[in-house]
Amino acid sequence: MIETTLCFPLRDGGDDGDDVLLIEKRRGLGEGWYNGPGGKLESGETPQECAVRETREEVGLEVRDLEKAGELTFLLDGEEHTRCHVYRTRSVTGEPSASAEADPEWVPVDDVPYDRMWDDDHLWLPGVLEGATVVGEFRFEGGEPLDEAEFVAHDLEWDVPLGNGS
Ligand SMILES: Nc1[nH]c(=O)nc2c1ncn2[C@H]1C[C@H](O)[C@@H](COP(=O)(O)OP(=O)(O)OP(=O)(O)O)O1
Repeated sequence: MIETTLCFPLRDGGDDGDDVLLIEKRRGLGEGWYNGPGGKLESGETPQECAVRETREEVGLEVRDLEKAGELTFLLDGEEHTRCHVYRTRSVTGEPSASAEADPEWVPVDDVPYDRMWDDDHLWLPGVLEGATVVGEFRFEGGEPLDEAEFVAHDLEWDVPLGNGS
């Protein structure tokens, strides 16, 4: 089982509501799709430390005061494949810059390109961007890699109290 993180930095976008910092992933799992910055935990690291590090490495932003927004489990052919700790934050400093892994872009929350993301994202990300907390389980079938498997079922529970994963 792989333990991963996703971080969704938010900013006030004026009259159009909030913007969220998304990346177009340039390599690895989910290549070519939009997502938040994030990645696998390194040894000895807490999920929150991982989310801060991955956001710095992938897009050059410093994030603080992360709020735990989700705990997602992705199953592949009935086996737990990846667990993902989801964070959001409004404490963001710096200007986003591209890296080998990610092409960053501030996107209005109302214009998130769900048709260019993982098939499960439209089920949980809108709530996360509105401030809700979610625990979810998502079933994929068809063998490795996960991003070529078929998304077949899900189970979501909203407004579950989550620790902050620090
Ligand atoms: N179904 C899904 N929906 C989603 O929104 N994000 C998912 C997902 N399944 C995995 N992820 C995310 C979690 C994590 O941030 C990321 C995993 O990508 P990683 O960067 O860890 O993988 P890579 O294969 O790119 O690893 P590296 O080679 O270490 O960069 O994909």
